[in-house]
Amino acid sequence: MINIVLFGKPGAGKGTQAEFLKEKYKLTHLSTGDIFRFNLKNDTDLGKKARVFMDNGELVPCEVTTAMLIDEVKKHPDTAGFLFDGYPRTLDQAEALDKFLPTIGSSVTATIALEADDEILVARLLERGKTSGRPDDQDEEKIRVRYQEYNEKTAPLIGYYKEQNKFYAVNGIGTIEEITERLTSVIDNL
Ligand SMILES: Nc1ncnc2c1ncn2[C@@H]1O[C@H](COP(=O)(O)OP(=O)(O)O)[C@@H](O)[C@H]1O
Repeated sequence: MINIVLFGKPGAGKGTQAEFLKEKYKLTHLSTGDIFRFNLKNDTDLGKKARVFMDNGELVPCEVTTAMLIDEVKKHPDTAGFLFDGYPRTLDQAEALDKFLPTIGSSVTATIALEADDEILVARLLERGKTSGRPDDQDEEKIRVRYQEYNEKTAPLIGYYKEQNKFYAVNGIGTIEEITERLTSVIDNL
């Protein structure tokens, strides 16, 4: 089983690249953002728990997110592997994943970060907000909160995975195809 964590700031292109990678490597794509948005739209109990955090650009509490993720992983016992997109986003979550995966005989294979400058990313998000309908992409203040959350809570994961020799960085600026190429060359050499 191969488990890839796609890592990057909001707007870095994780979702776009995940679409290609999941096809190429036959991976199950788990995007916590997408799962939350689905639950919000359908007004489920999970959606109700996540809404205020998401609307403000804050992270949803770890217990809620991790329970949800584990449920999703368990739905795919026969998969060739997972492409985690948007999880883990805190040290607690990374530790939770490192505890859980061995219970299904697995582990994180690699974490690959898509890197880009903040100004480019904020511009991308505002552009996406015009068509995506995502409220968290339409308001610079919320975008700012998401970057603050990233810097405080998610950036420390870089050191966490580097210590395990599982961290790879890829330049996230270029055409979609160029970036896919960079990602696949990392994965093919794992
Ligand atoms: N692993 C997570 N932990 C906590 N909250 C999360 C997680 N993944 C997604 N969320 C919530 O969903 C929102 C949108 O997620 P996502 O679409 O991945 O965002 P972005 O485009 O900012 O990377 C986040 O701002 C957060 O509120």
